[in-house]
Amino acid sequence: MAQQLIGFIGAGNMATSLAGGMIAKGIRPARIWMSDPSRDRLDEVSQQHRVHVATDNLEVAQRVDALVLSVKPQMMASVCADLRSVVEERRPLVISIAAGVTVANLRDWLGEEVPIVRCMPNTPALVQAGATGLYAAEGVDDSQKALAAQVLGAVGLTFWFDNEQSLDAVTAVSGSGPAYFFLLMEALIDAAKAQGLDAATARQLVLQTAWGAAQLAITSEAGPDVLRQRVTSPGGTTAAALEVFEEAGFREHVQAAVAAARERSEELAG
Ligand SMILES: NC(=O)C1=CN([C@@H]2O[C@H](COP(=O)(O)OP(=O)(O)OC[C@H]3O[C@@H](n4cnc5c(N)ncnc54)[C@H](O)[C@@H]3O)[C@@H](O)[C@H]2O)C=CC1
Ligand SMILES: O=C(O)[C@@H]1CCC=N1
Repeated sequence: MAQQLIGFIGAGNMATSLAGGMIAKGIRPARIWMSDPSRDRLDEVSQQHRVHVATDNLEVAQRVDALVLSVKPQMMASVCADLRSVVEERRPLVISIAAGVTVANLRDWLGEEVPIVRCMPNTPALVQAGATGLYAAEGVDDSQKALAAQVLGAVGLTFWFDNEQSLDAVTAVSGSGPAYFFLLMEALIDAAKAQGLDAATARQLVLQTAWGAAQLAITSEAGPDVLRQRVTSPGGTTAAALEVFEEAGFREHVQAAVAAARERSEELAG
C-alpha cells in the first residue's frame, strides 16, 4: 500500500479535502494525481498541495492504482464512458463518492469486472471532521478495502456496511445531516436576534454552543440524553424550552425528515 498511486477525477471541494487530509496524515503528495478540465483549478491545487495534475482524465487513469471519482453525480456517466477502456484494461480500484450513483450504475458504465467501493462522505470532510459510510462491491479484496479506508479515513471516521442499501440510510443521516444542524443554527441565531442580541454576537454564541455541545457529546461517556438532562434544571429555563419542542413534535419531525431523505436517496439511485 505504501507506494500505491491514487488519482482523483475532478479536483473540486471533496477531492481537494481528501487529498489535503491524506497529505496531512503523511501520504507523500507525489503519490496523488488529480485531473480536472479547469486549468485554473489545477494550478491552485498543485500550488497548495504539490500533487501531480492533468487536464486529461485518461492520463491519471493510466497511472494510478485507485481512482477516486469525485465529479458531480450528473457528470458521472459521461466521465466513466471516457475512462472505460483504460479502466477495463488496468482494473484500478474505483472509489466513488457521488451521491445516488450505485454500484450497478458504475458497472454499466465501466464494465462488470471493475472493483468498486461506493462511499457517502459529508461536507465536514472539508475540515477533517467527516463521517463516511463505505460499501465494497463483490471482487474488492482486503488490501483494496484498506486503501479506500485510508483515503476516506484521512478526513474523518469511516464505517463499512455489508449491503449497499444501508448507504441510503447513511445518506439521510450523516450525508445530509450537516444541513440539519445548520438549520438549527440558523433558527437559533434568528431567535437570538429576536430576543434583542446583535447579529454578530448571536452568531458567535450559537456557533460556539453548537461546537461545545458536539465536543461534549463526543468526549463524554454519557449519551446525549443524559447530557441534555444535566443542562435541564427542574422547573428551569431549559425545561420551558424543551417542553415547547416536544409539544411541537420535534422528534416526530426529525423521524419524518430522515425518512424523506432516505426515500429520496432510494429514488435517486433508481
Ligand atoms: N455535498 C455533499 O454533502 C456531498 C457530496 N458528495 C459528492 O462529492 C462529489 C463531488 O462534490 P464536490 O467536490 O462538492 O463538487 P465540486 O463541484 O466542488 O467538484 C467537482 C469538480 O469536477 C470537475 N469536473 C467537471 N467536469 C469534469 C470532467 N469531465 N472530468 C473531470 N473533472 C470534471 C469540476 O471542474 C469540479 O472541480 C459529488 O459527486 C457529490 O455527490 C459526497 C458526499 C457529500
Ligand atoms: O443533498 C444531497 O442529495 C447530497 C447527498 C448528501 C448530501 N448532499
